[in-house]
Amino acid sequence: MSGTSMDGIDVAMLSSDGEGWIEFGPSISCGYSPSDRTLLERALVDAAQIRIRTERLGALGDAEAMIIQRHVEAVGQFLKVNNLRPSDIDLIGFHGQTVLHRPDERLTVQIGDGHMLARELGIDTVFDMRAADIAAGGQGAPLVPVFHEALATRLHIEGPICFVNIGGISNITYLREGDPPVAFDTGPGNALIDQWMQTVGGIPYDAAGAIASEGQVVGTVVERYMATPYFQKTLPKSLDRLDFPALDPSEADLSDGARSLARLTAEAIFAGLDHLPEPPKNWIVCGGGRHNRAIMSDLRELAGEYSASVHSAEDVNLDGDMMEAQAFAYLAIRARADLPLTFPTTTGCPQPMSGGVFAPAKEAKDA
Ligand SMILES: Nc1ncnc2c1ncn2[C@@H]1O[C@H](COP(=O)(O)OP(=O)(O)OP(=O)(O)O)[C@@H](O)[C@H]1O
Ligand SMILES: CC(=O)N[C@H]1[C@@H]2OC[C@@H](O2)[C@@H](O)[C@@H]1O[C@H](C)C(=O)O
Repeated sequence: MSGTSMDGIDVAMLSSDGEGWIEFGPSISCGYSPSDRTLLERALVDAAQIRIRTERLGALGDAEAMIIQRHVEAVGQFLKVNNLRPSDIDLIGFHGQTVLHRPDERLTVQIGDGHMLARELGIDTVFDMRAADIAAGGQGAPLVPVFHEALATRLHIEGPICFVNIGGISNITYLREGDPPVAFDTGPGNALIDQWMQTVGGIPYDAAGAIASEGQVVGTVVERYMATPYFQKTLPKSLDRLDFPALDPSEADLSDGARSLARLTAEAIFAGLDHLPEPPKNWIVCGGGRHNRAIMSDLRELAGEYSASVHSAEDVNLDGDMMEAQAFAYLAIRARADLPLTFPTTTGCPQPMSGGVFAPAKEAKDA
């Protein structure tokens, strides 16, 4: 899994029947180099011109080759450190790098050819897991909810439960017993904060939210972002990485800007309550944003208004950094079993749908 933040690739192993039985294995993270990131940034600019999802304009061809090469290296490294052979792995779930997501135009593009990955590694692979959903009129995102639902059954905490993933963008999965999962992208996660830290602070991100913790919330900044029509939009809904404009450096100093954007992330998550049948009792936070103490303290303050509790994934024995990578392994297993990946209440697809493209290692080798 390489998410939207372009920090690198997470590799996680799990064993599962694609339903309630899940056993976690080891995991590793492999960072992209600065030149990989530069290439990806160029590819993201060129991706804005894509009209047909197979088009690979400008830097996209080189970026796609780089993505496969880095995933081959990441899996190779994972096998090596865990003393495993390719034949020990039944299946890879490969997300690819999202370079464009425009569900209203039925267009979502994840670069990375799964057939090539299967061939290079000699391991069966499932990839392109958003395509079938979006072709059927769904949002193509979020896909992780079915995994959150399986995890919730192991937790034994009072529902309704809400999983929050704070990556580049934030998304939630709401789980109430007896109901299908409700899920959507809530708004900005870390992407605006990272952009702010890079342009104004010259550092990649606000480690632990230390800079934000020195600042004050600029109310007008948060209010302006919260007036964006996306928050009123009914479900289903999902976001592209740059759907929210960067904060202008004239509007705040470094720490106030970081503080305001952390507040925005938390308020945007709670604005999601308008789309839920009742407030959750317990929130479980995963993704890099849970390391930002300004975001976490704002979430706790907002949850307190509903007498709800906020837990970091680790508080409930889950791995908040690896959950997405684990989810794509789980989704790949479900895809092979023809089980649904998406639901009308998660992506707005017309009926529960399976998905993914199967790339068999052997056929790919013979090709
Ligand atoms: N120690 C930390 N302190 C503060 N923020 C952190 C820390 N570690 C990671 N982050 C934030 O989390 C981001 C990465 O989060 P994550 O890996 O969940 O995103 P992603 O998986 O790439 O994105 P997405 O979930 O949107 O696909 C970093 O860019 C940074 O903003
Ligand atoms: C199109 C796309 O890649 N969307 C990502 C992105 O990152 C977070 C959020 O936006 C979520 O909708 C999705 O990823 C997670 C893994 C998902 O599909 O559940």
